[in-house]
Amino acid sequence: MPDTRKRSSIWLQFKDFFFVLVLSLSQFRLHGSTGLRSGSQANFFPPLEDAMLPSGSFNNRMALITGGGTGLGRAMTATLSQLGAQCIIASRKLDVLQRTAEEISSQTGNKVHAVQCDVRDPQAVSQCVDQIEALTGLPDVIINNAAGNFVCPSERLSPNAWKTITDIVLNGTAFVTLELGKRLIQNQKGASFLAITTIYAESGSGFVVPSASAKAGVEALYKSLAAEWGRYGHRFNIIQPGPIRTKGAFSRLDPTGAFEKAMIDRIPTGRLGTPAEIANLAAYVSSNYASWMSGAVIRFDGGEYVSLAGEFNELRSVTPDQWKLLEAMIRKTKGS
Ligand SMILES: CC/C=C\C/C=C\C/C=C\C/C=C\C=C\C(=O)SCCNC(=O)CCNC(=O)[C@H](O)C(C)(C)COP(=O)(O)OP(=O)(O)OC[C@H]1O[C@@H](n2cnc3c(N)ncnc32)[C@H](O)[C@@H]1OP(=O)(O)O
Ligand SMILES: NC(=O)C1=CN([C@@H]2O[C@H](COP(=O)(O)OP(=O)(O)OC[C@H]3O[C@@H](n4cnc5c(N)ncnc54)[C@H](OP(=O)(O)O)[C@@H]3O)[C@@H](O)[C@H]2O)C=CC1
Repeated sequence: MPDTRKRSSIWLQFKDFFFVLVLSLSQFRLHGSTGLRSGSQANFFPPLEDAMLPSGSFNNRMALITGGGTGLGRAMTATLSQLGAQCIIASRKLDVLQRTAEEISSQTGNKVHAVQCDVRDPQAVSQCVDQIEALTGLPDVIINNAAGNFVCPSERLSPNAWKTITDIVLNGTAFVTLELGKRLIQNQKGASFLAITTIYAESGSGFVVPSASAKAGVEALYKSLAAEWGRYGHRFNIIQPGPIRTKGAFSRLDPTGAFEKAMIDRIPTGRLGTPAEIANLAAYVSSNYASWMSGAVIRFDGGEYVSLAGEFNELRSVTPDQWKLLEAMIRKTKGS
């Protein structure tokens, strides 16, 4: 490599390193000043990792989990499988799916099938459902969990970046739901549909605008179908998770790790969620214990959403001594 290029490449690496350092230091400064040390309250809210429902709750039931090879989808598959379900996991990477399927099957003794499918392609979805019908018959439980996302200022998004995320999240969920829904209706078979969205589907969020728009669309789709397809025996529910560490999410949304502490600080329960916790909730919502639940939007975020929303919540950092002063000032005020 010529000297000038070598020097500019070293300079670029140094600039990257410096950027990460500044981000980390600014987080340190931000949190050094808060009254309550972040995370200490997490001791009150220990995550339970065991399957919550009685064993056998999903015996003789078939469950399809899109994006079931990794992260939260994998955890949901493990829990449903442990509870007796025969699972089918579907996404693009067959090798990842097969590895997960084998690992979970060998732990639970229940078969997990791996089916390759890009949910953006309606023909591929139709062929995937053909394959599922041949393997297990139509599923009783459908979890639309597959997603794509990355942080990016909106002015930097290309049309294809927008299309990629909205195709996976909104169109993918619609293609899977409509293909299965139509076949279930034809076969007069009931089912539970669950969509995994996110807390900012409700509020919107800068820097993840395609994801926010598509997840909001998914919520509209599921609430609408809850009203329309109850007559066919179909339930539709939504879980909005807050932050739960997975490689897929965190590597694309907080690639330097600089924002994690700020995120934990604003969560009233003082910690991230765990994959096993959301798997228990998803299992409950998809089970017959929740057969009266339809059209529900369940926020599962340790309190992060309300913490971000409340105008005065920053007052958590005011110390008891500072409160004495503030109270005295307020009490001294007479009239308006
Ligand atoms: C303050 C916040 C702090 C911390 C946050 C930390 C934790 C999380 C907290 C909450 C999470 C809340 C919600 C989470 C929602 C999620 O969905 S997380 C799940 C994330 N998982 C995935 O994304 C897995 C699948 N993803 C992928 O496969 C890829 O990332 C993909 C880009 C989505 C799709 O891959 P594909 O190969 O199909 O696409 P490409 O050809 O690579 O790209 C298509 C076009 O997009 C453009 N692109 C790609 N990456 C970027 C980027 N980083 N920035 C800008 N543009 C990008 C790419 O260039 C293509 O466009 P073109 O060049 O015009 O053709
Ligand atoms: N982790 C978190 O903090 C949060 C996650 N969520 C949601 O939870 C769900 C799971 O995310 P998480 O486990 O964290 O992340 P992952 O990246 O691990 O999961 C995303 C899954 O989607 C699959 N997928 C992506 N594109 C496609 C496609 N075109 N066709 C089929 N499958 C596809 C991926 O498999 P493959 O690459 O093989 O296709 C992967 O298994 C998502 O809906 C996400 O939006 C919501 C809020 C917070």
